[in-house]
Amino acid sequence: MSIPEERNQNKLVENSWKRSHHFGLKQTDAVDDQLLTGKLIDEIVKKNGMLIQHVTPIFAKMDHFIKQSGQVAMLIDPGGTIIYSVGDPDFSKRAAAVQLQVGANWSEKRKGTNAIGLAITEQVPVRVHASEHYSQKNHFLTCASSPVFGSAGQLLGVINFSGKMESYSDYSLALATMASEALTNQLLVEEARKEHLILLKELECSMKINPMPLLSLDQENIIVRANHAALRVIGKDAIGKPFAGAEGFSLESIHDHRRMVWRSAAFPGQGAGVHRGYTFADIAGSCPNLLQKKELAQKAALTDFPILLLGESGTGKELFAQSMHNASLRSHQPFIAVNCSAIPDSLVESELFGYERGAFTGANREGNAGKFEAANKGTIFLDEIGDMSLRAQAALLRVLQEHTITPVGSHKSKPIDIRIIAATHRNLQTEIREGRFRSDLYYRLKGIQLTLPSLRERSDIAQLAAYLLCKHHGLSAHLSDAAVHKLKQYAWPGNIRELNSVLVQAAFLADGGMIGPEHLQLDVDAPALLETGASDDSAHSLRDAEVAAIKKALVTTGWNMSKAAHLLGIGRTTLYRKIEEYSISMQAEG
Ligand SMILES: Nc1ncnc2c1ncn2[C@@H]1O[C@H](COP(=O)(O)OP(=O)(O)OP(=O)(O)O)[C@@H](O)[C@H]1O
Repeated sequence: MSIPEERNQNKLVENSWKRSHHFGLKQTDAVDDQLLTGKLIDEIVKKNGMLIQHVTPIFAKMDHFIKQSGQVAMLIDPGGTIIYSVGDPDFSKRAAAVQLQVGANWSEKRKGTNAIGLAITEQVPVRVHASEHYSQKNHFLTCASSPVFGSAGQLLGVINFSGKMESYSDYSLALATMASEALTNQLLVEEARKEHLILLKELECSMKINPMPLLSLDQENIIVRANHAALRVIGKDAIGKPFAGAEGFSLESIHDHRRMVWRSAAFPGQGAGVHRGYTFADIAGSCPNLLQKKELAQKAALTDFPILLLGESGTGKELFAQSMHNASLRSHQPFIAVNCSAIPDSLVESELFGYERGAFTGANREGNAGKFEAANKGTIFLDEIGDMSLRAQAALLRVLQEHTITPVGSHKSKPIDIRIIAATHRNLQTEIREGRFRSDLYYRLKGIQLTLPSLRERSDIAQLAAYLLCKHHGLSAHLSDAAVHKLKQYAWPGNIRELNSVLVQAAFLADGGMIGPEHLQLDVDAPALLETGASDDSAHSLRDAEVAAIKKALVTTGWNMSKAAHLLGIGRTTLYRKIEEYSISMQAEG
């Protein structure tokens, strides 16, 4: 920060005098006696605690000069209030007579031309000597002030050196400038240190919930932390032991510029023989209903019974299915998810059971293994089972009864060893009553039935929201009480999937700050309650909610596909597909 030349200093003082006139101040005015005391000054001091903490050692280093020259050194907040002062006791007494003391405000508006007020207005180092002061009462003073800035260039305060006019020294202004620069630099270092710590905390937070195996190692390559997924690969008792490497793992170093903190994270490389998926640790929530289902699922995971997962869309059925697979004895075998509603009826058998070479024209000439064969020895997750056609249901029933599959175009059946987890948002009893679902298949699938609670039935929405925010934004995003209240009032037709995308968008809109209700863009047209089992209505409502969310994201981001996809928590390709599928166009938005 350069000190303005003498000529410019004079100009600054001249302009300040004009402003003082303009404020209606008189040179002969009495000292204004509005001194902040008690709670009021305590609050300002507390607010600027960090500044005071860092300026204290700086002033201590200059103590010799300050006392010898009969001066006082001060720290002033950006509003002009003196918040900290050290120096010559004799001069301090004299200074107090004109309120050059803690609690007094020395902005230009209050005191007319003076070094503190001028440094705040002009944001450059300035000196105001003797009769350059506007108020006659301050003519006995010589003062030098220099501004302190934050990392974004914002004014954080002012350093001021004052003494009797006889103590005038050319060094005062240089010293004030050096002190303010030292303080500015210290604050920058402190901010960088904090950011680094936050980064590490975020890293740890995301590590805990990450389905990818992640490790922290110290300098000696000893494992200091590992998430659940990693422990499954390297063994539960691996913490504290040296990391010997594992198939497909790669290492990345993270350390600060002084190598004070030193970590390495291990990420699985391409093709690692590790299943990437959810585990029970990823199922967040403290709602008793959910915890009961989680406990049951953990027990059931170790058996080979078929599982039927019921619940509205977005309640975590796939999350449960993957967690059960990963906790089962089949966890090192494949987990294959099949969306039964997405397979055209004519292709169900070939998709599920595969086809033989030359089975039909246009098909892969070498034949193709179906989903069941791909999942052999592992788990197959049959999602949206309630949407399967009766023809497909008959074929599935045969597999369940005979434990064999027969590829299309083949006469030979192949034995399969598979664990089945099926899921649907439909009420299968109703489907059976109305002849759309086979009751014999239902009883085969229903080994253990788990109905997952919808979000509006859950008592832990605030906790879940905090978890999801942490997952996406680390520790930086928080919800205000009013925002939590708004979340609790909403019906959540899209359940946790919808909550997720609302939070991603809210964190984006809050721009790193506290998330308030205004950032939560909920679908106002969402019905207050959806009946489980009212399948067609649910499907429509969900579709409407999805369309509304996509439109909102597109408008918010000015049709920037990458940003909109990020807001919605989906990939860009999925977004393009949905825009086409729902015929969403710019014109429709007006
Ligand atoms: N308890 C939970 N904790 C954390 N995340 C959850 C929880 N339940 C669901 N989710 C998240 O919500 C989203 C939807 O979950 P999932 O796909 O498992 O639901 P679903 O019931 O299978 O939905 P659909 O029937 O539409 O396929 C996922 O991103 C999932 O990770």
